[in-house]
Amino acid sequence: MDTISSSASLSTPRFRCFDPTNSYHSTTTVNHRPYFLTFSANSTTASTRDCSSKDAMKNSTKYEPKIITGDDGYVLEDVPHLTDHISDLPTYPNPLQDNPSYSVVKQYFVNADDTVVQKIVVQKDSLRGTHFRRAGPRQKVYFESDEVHACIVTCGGLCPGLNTVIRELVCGLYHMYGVNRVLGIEGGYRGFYARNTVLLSPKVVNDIHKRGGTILGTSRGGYDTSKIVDSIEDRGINQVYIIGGDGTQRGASVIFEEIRRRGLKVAVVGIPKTIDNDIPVIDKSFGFDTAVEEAQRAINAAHVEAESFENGIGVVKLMGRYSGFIAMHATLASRDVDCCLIPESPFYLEGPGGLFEFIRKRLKEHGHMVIVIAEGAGQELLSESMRAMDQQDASGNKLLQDVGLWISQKIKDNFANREKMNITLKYIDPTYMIRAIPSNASDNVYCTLLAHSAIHGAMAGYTGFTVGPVNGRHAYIPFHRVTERQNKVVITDRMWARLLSSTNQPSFVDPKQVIKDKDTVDEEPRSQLLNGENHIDTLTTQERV
Ligand SMILES: Nc1ncnc2c1ncn2[C@@H]1O[C@H](COP(=O)(O)OP(=O)(O)OP(=O)(O)O)[C@@H](O)[C@H]1O
Ligand SMILES: O=P(O)(O)OC[C@H]1O[C@](O)(CO)[C@@H](O)[C@@H]1O
Ligand SMILES: [Mg+2]
Repeated sequence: MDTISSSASLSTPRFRCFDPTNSYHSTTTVNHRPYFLTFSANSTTASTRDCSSKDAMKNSTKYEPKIITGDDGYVLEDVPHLTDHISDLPTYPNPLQDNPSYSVVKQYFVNADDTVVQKIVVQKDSLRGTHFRRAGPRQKVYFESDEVHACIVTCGGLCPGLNTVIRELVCGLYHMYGVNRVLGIEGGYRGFYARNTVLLSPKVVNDIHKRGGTILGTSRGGYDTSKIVDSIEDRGINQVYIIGGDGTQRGASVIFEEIRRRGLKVAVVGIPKTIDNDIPVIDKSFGFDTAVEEAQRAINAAHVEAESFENGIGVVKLMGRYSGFIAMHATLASRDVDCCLIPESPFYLEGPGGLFEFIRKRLKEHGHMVIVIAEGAGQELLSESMRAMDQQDASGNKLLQDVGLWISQKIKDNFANREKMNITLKYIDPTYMIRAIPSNASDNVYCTLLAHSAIHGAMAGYTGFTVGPVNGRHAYIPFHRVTERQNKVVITDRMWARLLSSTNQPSFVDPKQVIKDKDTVDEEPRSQLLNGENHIDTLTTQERV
């Protein structure tokens, strides 16, 4: 069977995606030869490459993205499947159909043709655009329940909800698919080869979602592809669930490549975790809402302190290495913030339109003010003044200077020392407090959906993907799409304008530069969470996994 059929009516789609897990395909891959539809950067024409031979795959070079095109500009950026590199894999009926809890579900399985569109705001003559494979259970699975040996690892910094994802992976595997061999890898990637493992059962993980952190521990650095894949192979692990941020997903992608090169029947699934919300394509990352909510406590405290003193200034530093989403959302939610500074919007202190001029004006008007600053903001100013060394953490991330301390000192130097004003400045640094807490109710639900989507994908034989909501629908996204760039606040977007209008702070941006930047934008920014139709509130009500 070919990957593309050409039936013409709309009810039977004109284009049918290749989904090896649904009934109208043969139950094994014996009768069809999987193809990659490959796509090169300077060509828009798909070409087929026969990949059914395991040996061919072993010798092949880097995995090429599976791009499948259809009518009217339809593009499916598909994810790899185990049958792409292993032929003759048997399939089994999905045990979910005999699960009493799911017996009320009208349609157990997602339609083979279901894909999720990346851009939902379109015009009459728009092309159909990029799609991702919809997440969810398939009729056929590629693993028998007692054959599955899964493992879970958490990497990178902490984030509210890590324990919930772990819990729901373990419970989901057990309750939906009857899987009872799940191994926890301790201490991040290096745990595969240098740390202990722990057996995870529904009983072990029963109430871990009420705790912050990760029961498995985490780390930065310590990534060694061959040692990790050797460990996976030696332990007979065949489903690998990797929870982590951009660095982790890059690592997961390399692990997938190596597993594919070795021709192993191992599904590699990434679950995106980042408190900074800097992973592209997905609507938002888990733990983000919880962090924004917790940040309110710090902002409230800063506000109470500031308004209780003459010329009181409260400074709150929030996380956000390269992306200011937490600061932006915490500011918008609070309404007590007078100025929000983020990495994406360079600012300056002195002179007309600068921060000091604004502080002076606000103190005169209101007698107090609150400043929220993301940790990555103004780093270029700090580097100049502090002659920063280019230090990195174990994962190669740039180590930042403490911008909160720096800006607090600069404000005191200018107003108290130079201008001899009577100011009282309180600096609050809740950075780790907002990420070390358990996830809130809505993040808990989100984490559950992520875990379930991940499990359904792995059971269906998909691999080499990250799972996440795209416009409110969970989808399987190829690794390269979430690692090729970082999601950032777009300061020419309406969301940042909303913030500027709510705080009335200067934009610090030269309008001429904005016009120039607008002309050079080549990719539409993804949803900025509260932006019009892409409103993220739709997630919990509309979501179907
Ligand atoms: N390009 C890469 N290739 C392989 N492994 C990587 C890569 N980048 C990072 N890693 C590994 O991924 C793990 C986590 O990376 P990192 O510390 O950057 O956190 P992260 O996943 O980006 O999460 P966050 O930044 O949200 O805390 C580390 O063990 C690191 O060695
Ligand atoms: O101190 P750590 O663990 O390196 O984490 C700090 C970093 O982790 C994050 O929370 C996520 O990348 C960043 O916001 C922050 O810079
Ligand atoms: Mg990162």
